[in-house]
Amino acid sequence: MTELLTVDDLTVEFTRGGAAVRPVRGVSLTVAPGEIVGVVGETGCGKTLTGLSVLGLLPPGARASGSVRLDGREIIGAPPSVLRDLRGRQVAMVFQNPGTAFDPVRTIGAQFDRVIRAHRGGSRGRAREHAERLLRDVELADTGRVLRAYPHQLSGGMLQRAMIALALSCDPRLIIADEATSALDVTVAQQVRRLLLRLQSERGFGVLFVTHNLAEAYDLCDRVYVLYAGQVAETGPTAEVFDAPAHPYTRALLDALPRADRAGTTLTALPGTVPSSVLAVTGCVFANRCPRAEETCEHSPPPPAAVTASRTAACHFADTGGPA
Ligand SMILES: Nc1ncnc2c1ncn2[C@@H]1O[C@H](COP(=O)(O)OP(=O)(O)OP(=O)(O)O)[C@@H](O)[C@H]1O
Repeated sequence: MTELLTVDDLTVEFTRGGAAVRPVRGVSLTVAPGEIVGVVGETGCGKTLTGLSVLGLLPPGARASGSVRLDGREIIGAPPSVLRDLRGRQVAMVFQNPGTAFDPVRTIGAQFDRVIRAHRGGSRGRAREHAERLLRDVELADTGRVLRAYPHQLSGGMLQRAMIALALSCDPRLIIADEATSALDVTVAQQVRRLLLRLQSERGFGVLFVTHNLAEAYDLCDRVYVLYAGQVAETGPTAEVFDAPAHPYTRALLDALPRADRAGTTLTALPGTVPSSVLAVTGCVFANRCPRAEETCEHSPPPPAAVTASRTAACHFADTGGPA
């Protein structure tokens, strides 16, 4: 299959206190047209930086290496004019906090007008009609009121719907949703997830869905990449990975989740923390927290290895059977 997005050996490096830190280290992933792909893991594991790399929007001081190709076009090292063209036309982002993603001193209508006319041209009237259509498509009823409102005058759920509408305004082939529902209460979050699923199946865009919420990834994603300390610990079809995790880190994340079939049992917390300088670790970066670690894990980093035809895990002792 021709991939929509191909990330190959992506590394993101900063210099902190005179030393190099690499929050993303050799991440490879793909998203096919129309596929919803999850990037999951604990806070600080490099999920957001991976998403921002796809938009060419890394923070100042970040150096990216490897390759990020969107529809065959390389993003790393691309000139700003190419990146501007790709953003909006090919790829758009839905952020965690729509309250800060929108400009607080301009109406929603003015922000739609600017984005739509910058990318599609045309008159103010045409842009307004297009904005109203998009707002109806994300199930916002009183479109006139929404367009006249300033961001602080809308609820979090309405703002996130408006953000999704804005992301769709230029018909992107890929949407990067970064913790898109994390700031919403559970019922509104579920409505936004259902909305995303409907829009995705109607319009056929691919989604890179960044979340720390495993239940959400299970609900939405065709495939997942589980990140640990900036590396892919495990990847595969979501149901297979979550039903029978091959990597001890994935298993530990799932054991920490409340489940109806384990009511009354104590949740298992993952002991320890991510090593402060993973660059100093010579073996597996998860070894210091891993219940299955043996001596070899201290010395030799496990490369990603096939667990099944569609799954890989970076573990010397990857589990190849048994439910979670
Ligand atoms: N601008 C920056 N300068 C230096 N280091 C940074 C910068 N941005 C991120 N980092 C480092 O990269 C790590 C990974 O950041 P990233 O935002 O990708 O994590 P994440 O997995 O998305 O976590 P979260 O869920 O908390 O957003 C951070 O813990 C931080 O150490």
